[in-house]
This record gives sequence, C-alpha cells and structure tokens, in this order.
Amino acid sequence: MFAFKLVNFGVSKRAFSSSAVTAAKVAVLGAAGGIGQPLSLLLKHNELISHLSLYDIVNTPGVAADISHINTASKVTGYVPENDGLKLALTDADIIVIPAGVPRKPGMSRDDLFNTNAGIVKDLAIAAAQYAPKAHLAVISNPVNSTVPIVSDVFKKFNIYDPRRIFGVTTLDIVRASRFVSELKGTNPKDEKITVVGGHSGVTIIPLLSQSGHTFTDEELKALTHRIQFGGDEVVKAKAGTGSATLSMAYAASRFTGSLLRAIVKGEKGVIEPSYVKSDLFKSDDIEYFASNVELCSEGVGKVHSLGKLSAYEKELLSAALPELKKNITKGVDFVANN
Ligand SMILES: NC(=O)c1ccc[n+]([C@@H]2O[C@H](COP(=O)([O-])OP(=O)(O)OC[C@H]3O[C@@H](n4cnc5c(N)ncnc54)[C@H](O)[C@@H]3O)[C@@H](O)[C@H]2O)c1
Ligand SMILES: O=C(O)C[C@H](O)C(=O)O
Repeated sequence: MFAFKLVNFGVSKRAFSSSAVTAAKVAVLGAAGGIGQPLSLLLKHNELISHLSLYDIVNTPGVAADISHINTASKVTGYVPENDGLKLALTDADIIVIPAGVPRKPGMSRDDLFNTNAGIVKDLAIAAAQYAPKAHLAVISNPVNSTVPIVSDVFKKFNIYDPRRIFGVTTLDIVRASRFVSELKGTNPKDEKITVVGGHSGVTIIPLLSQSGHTFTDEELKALTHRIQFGGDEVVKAKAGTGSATLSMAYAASRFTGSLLRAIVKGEKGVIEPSYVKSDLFKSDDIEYFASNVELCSEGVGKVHSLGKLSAYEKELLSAALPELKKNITKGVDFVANN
C-alpha cells in the first residue's frame, strides 16, 4: 500500500488563465515507464511548463518525488488511479503526452501491440475527453498509426474532436534519420534536416532523402532507407527482450513537446515539427491520417506541409506505405466503433 496516493510538490501556481497563457500544465500518462521517466526528467527542464503532472498505474509517487527535487520552477505532482488520480492529473492540462502501454519484444511488429495498447489508449482518451477536452494530445503509444485514429474517434464520440490538437509523435524517425545521414556523410546531425513522412512503422516510414541536399549511391540510399524504417527494430533487438527505444524516444518527445509549447504558450511562428495528424494529403486514397512536416500554431496544427518533389524511389516507397497505413487506420477506427 502506498503511503500516499496523490503527491503534490512545489509551490508555483498555475501561471496562466485561459485568455493569457504564459506557462502550461503538461500531463504525462505512463510517467513511470521506460519513456515516461526520462521524458518527465527532460520536461522538468522546460521553462514553459509551470506544472508537470505525472500519472501511471504504478510507481508515480516515487518518480514525482524524485523529479520534484530538481531546482527548476515547475510544480510536480504524481498520481496513481486511486482517489481520482487520473481526473486530477488531467484537469486543466494544456498538453497530454501519452507513452502508456506495452513495448515490443524481438520478433514482434508494432501492430502486435494493438490488442493491449488500443484499450489503454482508448481509456486514457475517454478520460482526457472528460477532464481536459481542450488539451493538445501527443500520442507515443504504439502502434501510432492506429492509436491516433483511436484517440480521434473517441473525441468524435464525445463531440469534442478538434484535429488540430491530436498528434502522433513521429519525431524519433526524424531524429534517427538525421543521425544516420550524419554518420554516413561525416556532418553534424544538428545541421541535417531530413524529412520523413507517412506513418510510424516499417514500410510506412518514408524518408525523403532526395530532399536532404546530399547525393547517395543507390546502395547507400537503400541501406539508409532501411535503417530509418527499421531503426526501432535495431533497438528492440539490442535490448534483447527488455523493451524498445526509451531514451532516444524521451529526447524526441521532449523536443516535440517543447516545440508545441513554443507555439501554444509563446505564440512563436514558423515552428515546424513532423507529426502524424489528420491530413488531406492522401484524402483521395481514403487515408485520413498522415505524417509530414507540420507548422504549429497556438491552436496546434497550423499548416500541414505537402511532400514536395519525390524521386522515383520515394514514389515506390509511398506506394508500398499507403495500403499498410490504410489498414492500420481502419483497425483503429473499427476498434472504437466496436468497443
Ligand atoms: N512513437 C514512438 O516513436 C515510440 C518510440 C518508442 C516507444 N513507443 C511506444 O511507447 C510505449 C511505451 O513504451 P515504454 O518503453 O515506455 O514502455 P514501459 O512498459 O517501460 O512503460 C509503459 C508505462 O505505461 C504504464 N501504463 C500501462 N497502462 C497504463 C494506463 N492504463 N495508464 C497509465 N499508464 C499505464 C505502465 O505502468 C508503464 O509504466 C510502447 O507502446 C512503445 O511501443 C513509441
Ligand atoms: O520500435 C518500437 O517498437 C518502438 C518505437 O516505435 C521506435 O521506433 O523505436
């Protein structure tokens, strides 16, 4: 039995009213997990966060107590399900980041996680719809291609759906792509701006290396593309049954959340992050969600960028991705319709 179910550390008050946001409450759901802990640590350093609200089904009081000792200004609270923990974690949240759910083991696809994670994400989306209907949601839980449609369709059922506020976090694909290209070209990864579009699993991950400013041999292009598409598998294999990417993902999610905060809290213009969002880019193929560069604004999604000019190879990758993406989206939509 925990000595306390709800912990509330720190003294700073929520620093904004609905009309003038100067800092935000960010809730992390799944905060005691492999991603949740380092993500919460990184978010504690973000000065645009006034309140970091940590929720998990276990161990959150300890994580919150630990992080709360870091000498940055934000308040940290930790919740478990008892005593209305989820409601308290979500109430007044401006951004909800969701890394709750099980990770892959070697030999599994992200879609193999669907049976467990779809229900977790659906329940958390229902709670978000009830307690923080205006929040921006950043979904990390896999399979992202399906969990974003799940959140969206739950919100439609609650009549609070605003597609500008729901994001699938695909930043890790871009982080990896820039790192892998820099390793090959001997450049600083920070200078590499690699566009990756599509979805977040295997063949649905489409790196647009023709737009990178580099030239590659056919062999390099195929090897790089494969590594970017299956970078997650590289980590799953190396972790040998103990999980998937957590630290690089925490970095990626912190970057994404930081960008969103700059847009919604500071009103900064021209903030572009790749993300899997409701998109009209492939509407004619009956595909409702697609990852591409997204310009963020105070309402969330500002402008969904088009893909630009594709090489013949990238057009082939796109043709392989679209049917898989459609299948993943339909699976999420059907889950909400039937459960
Ligand atoms: N989008 C991406 O690029 C990306 C990258 C890496 C991992 N992931 C995915 O993120 C998810 C989490 O990965 P991880 O390594 O942190 O897993 P983990 O098992 O280490 O942590 C998951 C946490 O979720 C918690 N949890 C389970 N059910 C919950 C619920 N109903 N409410 C709140 N919390 C709950 C668990 O208690 C656990 O602490 C996985 O689905 C993984 O595939 C996505
Ligand atoms: O590979 C996984 O299952 C986790 C994540 O989606 C990743 O890309 O690392």
